[in-house]
Amino acid sequence: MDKPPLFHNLLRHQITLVKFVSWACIFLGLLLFFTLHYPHDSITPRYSRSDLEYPVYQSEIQRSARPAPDRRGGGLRVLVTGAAGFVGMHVSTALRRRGDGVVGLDNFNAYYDPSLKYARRALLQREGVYVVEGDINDVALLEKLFGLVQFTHVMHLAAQAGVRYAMKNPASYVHSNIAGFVSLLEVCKSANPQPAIVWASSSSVYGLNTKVPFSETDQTDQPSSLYAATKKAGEEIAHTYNHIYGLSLTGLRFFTVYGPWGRPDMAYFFFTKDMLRKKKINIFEGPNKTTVARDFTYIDDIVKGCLGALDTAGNSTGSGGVKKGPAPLRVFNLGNTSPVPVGKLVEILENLLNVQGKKVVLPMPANGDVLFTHANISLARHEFGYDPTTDLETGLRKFVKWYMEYYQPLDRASLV
Ligand SMILES: O=C(O)[C@H]1O[C@H](OP(=O)(O)OP(=O)(O)OC[C@H]2O[C@@H](n3ccc(=O)[nH]c3=O)[C@H](O)[C@@H]2O)[C@H](O)[C@@H](O)[C@H]1O
Repeated sequence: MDKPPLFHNLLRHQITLVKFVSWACIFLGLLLFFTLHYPHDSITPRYSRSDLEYPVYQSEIQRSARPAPDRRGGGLRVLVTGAAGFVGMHVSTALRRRGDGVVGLDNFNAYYDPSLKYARRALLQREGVYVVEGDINDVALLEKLFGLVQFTHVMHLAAQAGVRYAMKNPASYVHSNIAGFVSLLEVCKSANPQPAIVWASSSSVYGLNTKVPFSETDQTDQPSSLYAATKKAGEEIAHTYNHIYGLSLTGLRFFTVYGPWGRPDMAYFFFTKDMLRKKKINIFEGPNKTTVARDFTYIDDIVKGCLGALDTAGNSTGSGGVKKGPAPLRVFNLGNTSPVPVGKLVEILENLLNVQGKKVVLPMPANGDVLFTHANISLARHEFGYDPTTDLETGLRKFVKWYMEYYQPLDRASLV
């Protein structure tokens, strides 16, 4: 007997419903899979702490940390803190280019225009270096990174920089240069194996020292700014972690580093900007009209020094927070060995920019600045062949070229 048409209709509807439910289940299943495995906005990755939960970024970090297969001696696996900073970007690039594995970490804070930091990160991305967005005070994040990668070295460059800004925001120096350093060392000392650590100290630790050139054995107990005091504190903290936990620690006293992709808060940088805009620039002078001078050091020379320090760091001896024997504890000056008066710096910039600066000469205010810096670099030369070769005019020419390309493409033609 034939089934009635009503039955056929019901059957057809049931089949359609089953098909619909099946497809809906497949769709929801796929949606769930991608939500769990990929971040919400995978089109524009944020590289932030929460992203580290996703396998896709975990493998990106591990890939970034892997040395090139043909790297002689196996290569290093380096965590670079402050990787989107001036020195951090250059050091990360140099390490990657010679075949080492590099993972960057940076909090992209707004001390100066973060867009410059993001541009540096974009450059690093093109070099194959992954930069995680996060803070060195975030112990859970650091532990996560050390869980993903057995770092052989940490190049610790994340810091609150700038001498004069310390009077405006003292807490930021304690937060980054002291608390942040300690949180990093806590994670390093518990890591297994412990990495060797090379970190950025500063020429400013020489403070009111008058013996020149400055040698590592000179007195450094009279800092003239809170910035210098936090860097000096870092050196003492390094001593403690070396002593108790067997961490290999090397502090590098950088002398006024300058160059392409530099920091906009530094004098050579904002003098350039202000001179191009025909704004006044202040040139500080010392008591009795003495000149103020700096041992300006070009970034490429500093990078060579950083790589030399990493290569000769030796091993940490502890594991899992327990010291097994003595480990290296070192401090080196990385300067240029030829101080230049700030007035001369301005003169070079005037020539390169083809503009007459509106110079105002002022007695140096009580702002934490010192009158003079001059590095003795014989220790770094002896230990890892550090040999700065860039004079201020050559280095500033490279800086100005970069500045004009980065900020003012239309004005390039006016350069000498
Ligand atoms: O070696 C370091 O460890 C430090 O180097 C750098 O500090 P400094 O050597 O002070 O550089 P920077 O500010 O460029 O002033 C340069 C000169 O210009 C003078 N200066 C400054 C401002 C101004 O308006 N006029 C002026 O004459 C000023 O008096 C000074 O003589 C880093 O910023 C710091 O983070 C740290 O790394």
